[in-house]
Amino acid sequence: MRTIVVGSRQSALALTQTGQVIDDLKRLCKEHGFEFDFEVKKIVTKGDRILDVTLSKVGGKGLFVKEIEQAMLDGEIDMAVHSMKDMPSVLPEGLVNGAVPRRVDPRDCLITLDGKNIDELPQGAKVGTSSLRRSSQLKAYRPDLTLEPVRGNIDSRLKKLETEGFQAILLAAAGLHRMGWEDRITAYIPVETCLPAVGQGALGIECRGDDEELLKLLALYNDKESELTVAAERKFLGVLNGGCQVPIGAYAVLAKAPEGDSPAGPNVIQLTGMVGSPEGDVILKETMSDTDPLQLGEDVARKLIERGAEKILEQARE
Ligand SMILES: NCc1[nH]cc(CCC(=O)O)c1CC(=O)O
Repeated sequence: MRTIVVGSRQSALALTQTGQVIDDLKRLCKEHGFEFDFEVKKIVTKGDRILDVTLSKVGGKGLFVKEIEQAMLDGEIDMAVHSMKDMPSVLPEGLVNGAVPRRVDPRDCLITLDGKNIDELPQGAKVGTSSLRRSSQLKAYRPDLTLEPVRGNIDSRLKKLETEGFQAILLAAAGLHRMGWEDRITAYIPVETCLPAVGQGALGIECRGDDEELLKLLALYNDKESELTVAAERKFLGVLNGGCQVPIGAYAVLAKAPEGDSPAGPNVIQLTGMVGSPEGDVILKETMSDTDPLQLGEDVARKLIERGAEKILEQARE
């Protein structure tokens, strides 16, 4: 019996989703006769140690993943569960994404103490989010709102809603669902109003590229639809090459086959991409469809660049 050591950050969300993935994998092992046992090893990443400073200013999203990846390359751990939206677009040599499990709700949501949704918030209400993508789109929708940063893990952000005088905060629905805290959600924000972060709601399972037994199990856990749609979104982000300083959102779905059509045909993916200005006065959006996720991600990005996204991206790079 081989023990798969699963590295995890020690945040409540990381440990919870790692535990949920292990439960799913144990079930798959039983069904398909794999002889694996699983063990969690907690790892404190640089991103966790400096959560209170502006992450984007000190090196970005890779901070949460780097030390976990090194432990995997060193053989200290065998596998790690990441939120896709925190996963860098290029993995280090020797590591692969072995599975994208079925994606959960990709939307952002609003959490208020008094049950008010976005349209009911009072004029000028103070709303907490540290995501430029969320604040840009929320300002475009309700220019009167005051968007202010709120940092930390989702548990500490929920606390700050009460202690720091916010009328509302914005969070990804997925994290709250995974924590079993969906009763805190006041309203879901439609993707038409706030396009999610690339990969939001999806997980990725990273392991060594030569770990063939584990990769066989992970292949059974992969969800093709989630893999294809997230691949299109990530290609879009990769072509725009935007760090977390730029409001960028994307959401892809499989387009439904027309009634009576053979389900065996190629999957048509529909991708909407967005680049906005931080103040929300410019929101560029484009929707296209293709059977090839990488071509589609590239086409939507190029189209937005053609329409002026480059100017926004350049301003952010200054
Ligand atoms: N940026 C932090 C982060 N990374 C992943 C999630 C949970 C949502 C997901 O898995 O996509 C969150 C919290 C949030 O944005 O509210």
